Amino acid sequence: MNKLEIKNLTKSYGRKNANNDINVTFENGVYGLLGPNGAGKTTLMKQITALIQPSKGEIIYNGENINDLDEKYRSVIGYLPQEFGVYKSFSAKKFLQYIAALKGLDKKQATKKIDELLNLVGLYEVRNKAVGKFSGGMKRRVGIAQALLNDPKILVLDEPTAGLDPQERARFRNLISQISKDKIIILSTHIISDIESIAKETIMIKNGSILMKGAHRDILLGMEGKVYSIKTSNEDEVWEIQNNYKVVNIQRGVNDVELRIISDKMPPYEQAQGVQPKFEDVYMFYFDLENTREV
Ligand SMILES: Nc1ncnc2c1ncn2[C@@H]1O[C@H](COP(=O)(O)OP(=O)(O)OP(=O)(O)O)[C@@H](O)[C@H]1O
Repeated sequence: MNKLEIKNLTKSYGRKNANNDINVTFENGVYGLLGPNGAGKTTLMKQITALIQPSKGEIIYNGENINDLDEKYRSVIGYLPQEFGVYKSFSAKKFLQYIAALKGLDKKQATKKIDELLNLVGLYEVRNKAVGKFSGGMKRRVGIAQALLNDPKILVLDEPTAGLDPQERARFRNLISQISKDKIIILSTHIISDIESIAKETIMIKNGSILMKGAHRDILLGMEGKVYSIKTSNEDEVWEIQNNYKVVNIQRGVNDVELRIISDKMPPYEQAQGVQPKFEDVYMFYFDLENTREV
């Protein structure tokens, strides 16, 4: 069994709640934690990794409170923090040996595991090169490898794709899918495409609370009838639509402009037609347009 239950979790800093009455259950598979900056993703991840104590509520792992499990619980956690620092002069292999020692792993077992992980993250060939010379994507892969050293049952990755180019992001998604069979993987991001194809469930957080959670199919079903496309060659209309609707996307063609909008009812334009919702529309509906696109 591998089940993590978050019950009524709240973290207060003075009068501010960094998160507020969070309830969610995780089982094996990938979960995406989606929300804008300051939504409360890191706070939730630090509570899950037992780095900070909740002000209220509890976390139950396989039926037991994680505070009672203490070290036993920490030994099943793998964590890649948002600000992941590496010793630049260390080689990838030496860095992993160092972290393995900090985690108290047996040296012989660690040596075998490190080779295995270097292969898994595609860094075996460059294992003796200084990490300082690695690209952002390669450093993140070292970060994932260190989080996997203790064969965690719960892997928590805080914005693991920040700063990665699209190719590195795709590689990262493949890696996560590959290792997700026997683990709970919780991955935070504000970039939809990171989780669209790999997360079995997405949890959308805003202002410390869960706005919506569920499988993508179900979340998308909830958006049916709310997404429209309008084609027009009239610039005044483009202006009017932008002022009156949540516009997800604008595509300028040679002779006309196509706007993708969110609306509760059919917009009163001749060329308006309902379209299949995409995850980008969901984000737009629940949050704002900022931060939705890959950069
Ligand atoms: N130690 C702290 N003291 C006071 N306020 C805090 C503390 N940690 C977090 N907060 C506040 O709690 C809220 C949630 O922060 P959190 O870092 O969890 O958000 P986030 O979704 O991870 O954002 P980001 O993507 O920017 O990291 C923010 O308003 C933040 O300012």
